[in-house]
Amino acid sequence: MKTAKQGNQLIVLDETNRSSYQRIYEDGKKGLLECPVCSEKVRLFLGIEKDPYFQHNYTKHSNCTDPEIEEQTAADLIVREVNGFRIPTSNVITKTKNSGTFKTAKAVAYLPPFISNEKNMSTIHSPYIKALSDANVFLDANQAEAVVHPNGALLVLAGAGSGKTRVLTARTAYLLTEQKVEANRIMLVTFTAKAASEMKTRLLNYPNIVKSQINRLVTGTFHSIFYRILAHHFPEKWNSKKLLNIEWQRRQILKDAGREQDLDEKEFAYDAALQQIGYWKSSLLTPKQVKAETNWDEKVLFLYERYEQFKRQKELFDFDDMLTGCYQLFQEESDLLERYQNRFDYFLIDEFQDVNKVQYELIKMLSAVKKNVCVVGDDDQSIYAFRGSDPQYIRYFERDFPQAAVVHLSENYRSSHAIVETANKIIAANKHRRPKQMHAQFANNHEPVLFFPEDEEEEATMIVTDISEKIVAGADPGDFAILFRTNTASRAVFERLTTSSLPFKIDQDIDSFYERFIIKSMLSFLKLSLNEDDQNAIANILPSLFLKQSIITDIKAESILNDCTLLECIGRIKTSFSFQEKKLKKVAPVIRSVVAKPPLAAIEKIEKELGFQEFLKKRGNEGNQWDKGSDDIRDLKVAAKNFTSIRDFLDHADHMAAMNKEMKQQSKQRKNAVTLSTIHRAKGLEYKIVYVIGTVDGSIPHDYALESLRAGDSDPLEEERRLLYVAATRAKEELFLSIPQNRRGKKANPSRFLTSIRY
Ligand SMILES: Nc1ncnc2c1ncn2[C@@H]1O[C@H](COP(=O)(O)OP(=O)(O)OP(=O)(O)O)[C@@H](O)[C@H]1O
Repeated sequence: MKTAKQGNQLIVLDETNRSSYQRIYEDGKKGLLECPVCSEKVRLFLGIEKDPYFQHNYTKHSNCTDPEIEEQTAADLIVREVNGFRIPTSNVITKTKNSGTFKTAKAVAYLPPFISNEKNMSTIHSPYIKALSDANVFLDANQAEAVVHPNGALLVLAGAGSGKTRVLTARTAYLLTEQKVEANRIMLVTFTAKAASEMKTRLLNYPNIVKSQINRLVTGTFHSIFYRILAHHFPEKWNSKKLLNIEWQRRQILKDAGREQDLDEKEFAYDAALQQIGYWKSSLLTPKQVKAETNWDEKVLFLYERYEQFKRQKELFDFDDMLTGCYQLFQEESDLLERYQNRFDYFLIDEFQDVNKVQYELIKMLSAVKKNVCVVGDDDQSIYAFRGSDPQYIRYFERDFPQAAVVHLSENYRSSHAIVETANKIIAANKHRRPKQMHAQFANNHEPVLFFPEDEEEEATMIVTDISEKIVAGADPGDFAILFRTNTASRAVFERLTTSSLPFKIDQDIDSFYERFIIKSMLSFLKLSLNEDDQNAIANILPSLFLKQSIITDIKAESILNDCTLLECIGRIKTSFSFQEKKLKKVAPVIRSVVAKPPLAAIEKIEKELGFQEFLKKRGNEGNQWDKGSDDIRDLKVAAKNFTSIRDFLDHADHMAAMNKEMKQQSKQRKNAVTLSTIHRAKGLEYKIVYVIGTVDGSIPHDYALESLRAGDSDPLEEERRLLYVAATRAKEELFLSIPQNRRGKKANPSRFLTSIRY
């Protein structure tokens, strides 16, 4: 049904402005829409696999049908029925009255046919492989070859979903049970603690493995293993009480140092500075060895020196020191190094494409004598360059272990044929990679789907609607993952899930969008329009007015002496610059003038008249290439669009910030829930159904990669393509790529990575 009534107005969907769909959807949820035929409540269906239409809230009781929709579905949409869902095929032509208003979802087309190539399991006549298959752990010939590989270096190179983790687990079991290696002589390194614990759990299902063996395995992340070594030898120095692991404490050290350089406490991008310091440390660069190339580098280098000095004085250490400390120790004490070289017989390393310099050097040092080192990795999944990882280490491995056997795995056991082929096509465009072509083991009727929401808000609605529909049809919430490039991109989908009844979980490091520095600053202007004496809000707007925090005492004193509001006092501040004083005088009148405006108009006015853009530009120059303040404001405007009053919008922001905290708590316990995750965090994981949001230029690839490209560096762009590859290959059965038509209030272009597929 394409028409609905709102009061006396008739809404004809195909003749309605496309950007109003989300508002109509919200109105429907509020019960403001009616069926023009039977007057029952209706709401707008805004999903993926069907074009928008009005549906009766209580379809069971409604005898009302609309010939228009039936006619359209029958004649105009070329759809395929799969499991009760109608999926538009690639050549859908939608002949609505107002053609082009809604862009129908499309399936990826022209994929090669699926040809089953069942692997010959008997190529390796090993009783162990047979025993594994009796225990339901199947290995193909190449996997088996890696598992029973004799001593020496081994490089397992493989694409996504090819069973690398399975190989590593099976090889560990093989060493324990067949080669009778003592468990504590095996070092098994994983990328996350969770991966280590999962491997241990899986090992328990392998034949003849006992729990005590698993407990004695030296396993965990690089950090946990090497920290244990340090703590064992120098328990005083490496006592966990001395670990600097709280982010705000680390930031505070930098902020204290930054004062010496006159860096603004609130404004300078200290998070990015901490990341940069971590990058230098994992690249084994001491402050003396860093060559600062930019103004930003120079500032951060200064902070790095001070940060290290502070730790030395207070005898503290951070996570990076666990690795650099061990590296230094082994370099300085050759006896100790030798002991560890003899202490371990085998090294097994997962996710090798993401090792960084210090990790690589540590493994090289330790395995130098026995050379029994097995690494598994996929250069197409190297996504941690900002932490110093580099797929080049795979090449270095071949150089440093020239006798290494190389095993290639090219069967994908995770994803359907259509997903594997789509991912193959996407990644093939990278120039710096080892060519490989993955083969799927099964096909289904779900070609990856591209869908075209109007903007981020509608994107969130469409995804949540689609998930709800699939859950009603029998899917489990745990089957779904919604993946995004950066945390900020998850705002709308978080909000939509929060107001749905769907259980979902988020990463612990996803902070609320409304807690971001720039957002808080802009929202504080709005808060002051409602309460001119809001002290926190005054403190939050100071950086954007180029005022130091210390001025707050003067503002308060002025307010008491002259009996005026804190906001008014801003206009009385004396600085030595007349242009600045002139601007400060405008603050109160501008804020007062926005009180009755809708939040979007208020934000635009503040931005324009109080020089907010100037402030953002200055901030943009502070070297933080990932998060730009101006992008935050654009995101905020998208969020504000659906609110008519400042108070409602501020209440919404407070509510969402509180929900973020609560959801993080709940997420720790939640098992069967929709996963909301960055692509980075989803590495190594798999889900039946995956939605990738914001598959547009600027998001994936991220703006900073496009800027690098313009400056002549294509490496970041290749890493972004790998990110999309990782995201796509997390899906087992269904993959949805969202292409919002507008992003951050501007027209968006489909990700350039999609040019290699046809739809
Ligand atoms: N020989 C096999 N037969 C059947 N299923 C397999 C086989 N090998 C692996 N699998 C399954 O395929 C999926 C992917 O395996 P695994 O996670 O080990 O791959 P991976 O190469 O580590 O993946 P990625 O690098 O993409 O995270 C898992 O569900 C695993 O159980």
